[in-house]
Amino acid sequence: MITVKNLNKSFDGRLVLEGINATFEKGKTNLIIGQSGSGKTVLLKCIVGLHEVDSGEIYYNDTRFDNLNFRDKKKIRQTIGMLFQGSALFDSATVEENVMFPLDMFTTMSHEEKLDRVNFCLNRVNIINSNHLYPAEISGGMKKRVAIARAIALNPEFLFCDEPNSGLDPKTAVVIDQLIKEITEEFNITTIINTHDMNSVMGIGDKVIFIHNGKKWWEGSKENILDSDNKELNDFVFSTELTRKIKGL
Ligand SMILES: Nc1ncnc2c1ncn2[C@@H]1O[C@H](COP(=O)(O)OP(=O)(O)OP(=O)(O)O)[C@@H](O)[C@H]1O
Repeated sequence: MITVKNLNKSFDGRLVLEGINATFEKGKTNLIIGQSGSGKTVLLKCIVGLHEVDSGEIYYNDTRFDNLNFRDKKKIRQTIGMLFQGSALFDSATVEENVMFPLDMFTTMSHEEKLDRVNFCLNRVNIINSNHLYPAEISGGMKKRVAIARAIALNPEFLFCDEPNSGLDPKTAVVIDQLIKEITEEFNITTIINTHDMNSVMGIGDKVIFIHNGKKWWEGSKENILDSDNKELNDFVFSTELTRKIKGL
């Protein structure tokens, strides 16, 4: 579980996150949603420690994270898997080498042990017989799967995904969402997903946090969204003709 208490963050005197209180639950897909510029990425970066916060507290389980020194933050970071926008695979490395990278960096496992782990992770995301292919030789959906395999290589307790569906067709996007949800439940991971994608919200939104102008404006589950009368949330979520029909607007 990750807990954020009364978090404030500004840049050059301009407050971009104000008084954020939120809990991200273990074994669940926790979604951060909001308009472009609302503060989702800054929030995620504060949680990972890529931005210093002005004030407030961030806890990984019971450990306060924001005031740890560099070395202790690094220890927590080793329990985090990251899935970046656009997969961020190393183009000059094979699928196998990409997934092995965090094991090379952070473990003292033997080559055979690392290979076993790589194959386990690749199998889990249904990538078979592709170890020696390069990213340029596989589809966008496969790249995402490889990136997920790499993100779970170190058996993370926490998984952060920034726009995991960007650049994917809607059908592939659903498959990737479901894979993230399955992995989250299977390995009991605290997963935080930053997304614009309303299909994701309605598909895997176990817990949804809506950020509006740097403030937490609403929280609930995907089911609660259908019943919510929060105007800004409804304007954001039900902004297309199709979604307005689903809501009955
Ligand atoms: N390093 C920075 N320096 C100054 N301002 C920043 C910095 N990073 C973000 N901001 C500002 O903080 C605000 C929130 O940005 P953020 O990237 O979190 O939005 P977002 O909700 O993730 O948007 P998008 O969905 O488009 O990625 C914006 O006004 C942005 O310009």
